Amino acid sequence: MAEQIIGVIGGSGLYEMEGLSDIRQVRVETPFGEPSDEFITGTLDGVKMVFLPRHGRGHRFLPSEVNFRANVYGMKKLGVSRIISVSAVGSMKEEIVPGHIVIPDQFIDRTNATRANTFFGNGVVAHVQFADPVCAELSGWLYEAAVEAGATVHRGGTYICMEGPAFSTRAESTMYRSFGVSVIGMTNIPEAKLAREAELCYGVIALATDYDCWHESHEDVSIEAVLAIIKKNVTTAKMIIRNAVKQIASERSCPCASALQYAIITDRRAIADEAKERLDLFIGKYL
Ligand SMILES: CSC[C@H]1O[C@H](OP(=O)(O)O)[C@H](O)[C@@H]1O
Ligand SMILES: Nc1ncnc2[nH]cnc12
Repeated sequence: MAEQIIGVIGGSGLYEMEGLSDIRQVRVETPFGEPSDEFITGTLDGVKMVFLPRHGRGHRFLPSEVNFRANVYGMKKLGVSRIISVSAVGSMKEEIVPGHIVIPDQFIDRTNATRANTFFGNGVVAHVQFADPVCAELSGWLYEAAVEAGATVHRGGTYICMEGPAFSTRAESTMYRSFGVSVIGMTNIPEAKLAREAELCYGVIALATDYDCWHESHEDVSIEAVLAIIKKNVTTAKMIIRNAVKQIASERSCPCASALQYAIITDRRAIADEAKERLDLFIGKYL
């Protein structure tokens, strides 16, 4: 039985993971360029972990600049099978109060296609299923872990992913609310798509930091307010990860592990050696 390794991608305000032992800093080379930073490997209560700050240490990359492909590729290369994303989000519903946790189960993509969100192309075509964009099993563990941590947590909900970096206009915010979404952020869509293509489970701990700009009796979102809420709640986020890691089964019985099995449409004989090499980590077992 292969030992499981859990990946954590830390978002705004979460640039390191405390409590790891046997820590190493690992630089990973990928065919898709440079990841956001060096990966931190270690163990948390006996479970192997890999941590990466999404925007780099020092928060150097815009959401549109993050090399999501290199980040997810690096996780896969280091043997990760499940990714926990920690993300700051704006609340789009009255009942999701800043400080609450949401475990989203759906996404709407409002990014504008400048971000590379597939490993495929350049000679290999694949279409993975994405109807259920997060791993239900992993999300269930995250929910239980958040309850155990004493957080107020909302199970399920739609995360709308905007391009940014400017926050939404009031008209956009009102329109998104009319879609019925729960939270808004700028990062999770490319990550979730790439994780699915890489056959990795993906689950999100979304930390509501503000009411965006739609709420009449709350201030419009600002970085100052976002960081103040994160600072107050980062310990909860870390506790949720710690609780979840204890529960996560080592074997995977979810469909994420075989997402590519029927997704590659390109005739195997038409795939060039260069493409086989570039995508070997993902498609090698299907060729
Ligand atoms: C710092 S507020 C906007 C910023 O925060 C969120 O990032 P992440 O998902 O990495 O926590 C949001 O998506 C924006 O990138
Ligand atoms: N209101 C908001 N819009 C987009 N991303 C966010 N991240 C945190 N709050 C946000």
